[in-house]
Amino acid sequence: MIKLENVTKVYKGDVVALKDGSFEVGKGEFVFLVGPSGSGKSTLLRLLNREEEPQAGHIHVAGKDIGELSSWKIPYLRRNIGSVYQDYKLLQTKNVYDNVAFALQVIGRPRHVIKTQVPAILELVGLAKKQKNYPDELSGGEQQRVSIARAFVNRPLILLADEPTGNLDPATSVGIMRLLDRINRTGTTVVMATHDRSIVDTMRRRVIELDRGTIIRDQARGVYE
Ligand SMILES: Nc1ncnc2c1ncn2[C@@H]1O[C@H](COP(=O)(O)OP(=O)(O)OP(=O)(O)O)[C@@H](O)[C@H]1O
Repeated sequence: MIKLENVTKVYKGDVVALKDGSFEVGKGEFVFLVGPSGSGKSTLLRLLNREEEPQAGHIHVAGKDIGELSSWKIPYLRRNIGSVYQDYKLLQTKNVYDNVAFALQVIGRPRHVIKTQVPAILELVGLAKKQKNYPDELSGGEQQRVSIARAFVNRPLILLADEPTGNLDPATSVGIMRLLDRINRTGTTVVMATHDRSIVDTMRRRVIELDRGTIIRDQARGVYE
């Protein structure tokens, strides 16, 4: 589903955010990216949806070399990839329903599809009763559930999550992880950057560790360390 071959990303100022990185992630896998602040986790996630482009190497997503996509094809790549962030990135002027519906509207889904898929996904994330609420009327955990609903409503092949529990307390984080685990069990490949030791140690999934841009560990059923 994802394949990196000798990928190097250097930002201006000669900051090497990823150095000669290679790995493969199969369909339906769950992978944690760990490593200290600045080690390159977010950069790696941004390379996967072509928010960033590498200086060297190749990245394949869903069988395509994404470096070869012309710019008009990038939105089609991103339809295969849902993204979840630490700070939720919800539209404050839209209610829960409309935040999720918007993700389908922008890719041209017909109204009758939106009308069935949005309530179904809100049910899945446990927010059916808060459809009319605005983001500032929700707890952090609820806002993250909306953002996961928005990322998953189009049933992408891959879900990228950049510290999705970074702003949440431990109990709320467990609820978010249960949800991501459920989504993963539907066959969605999940790649999640995290600093949360207890989550990584509890879930025992594959762990890829970065240190100053270098992959220093790739462990099945790993721990945080
Ligand atoms: N847009 C950018 N321009 C220049 N340098 C950048 C940019 N984005 C990230 N960097 C640098 O690249 C390196 C890797 O950053 P990145 O955000 O990928 O790390 P991270 O592991 O996700 O960190 P954190 O855990 O703090 O989120 C850092 O040295 C950072 O300063």
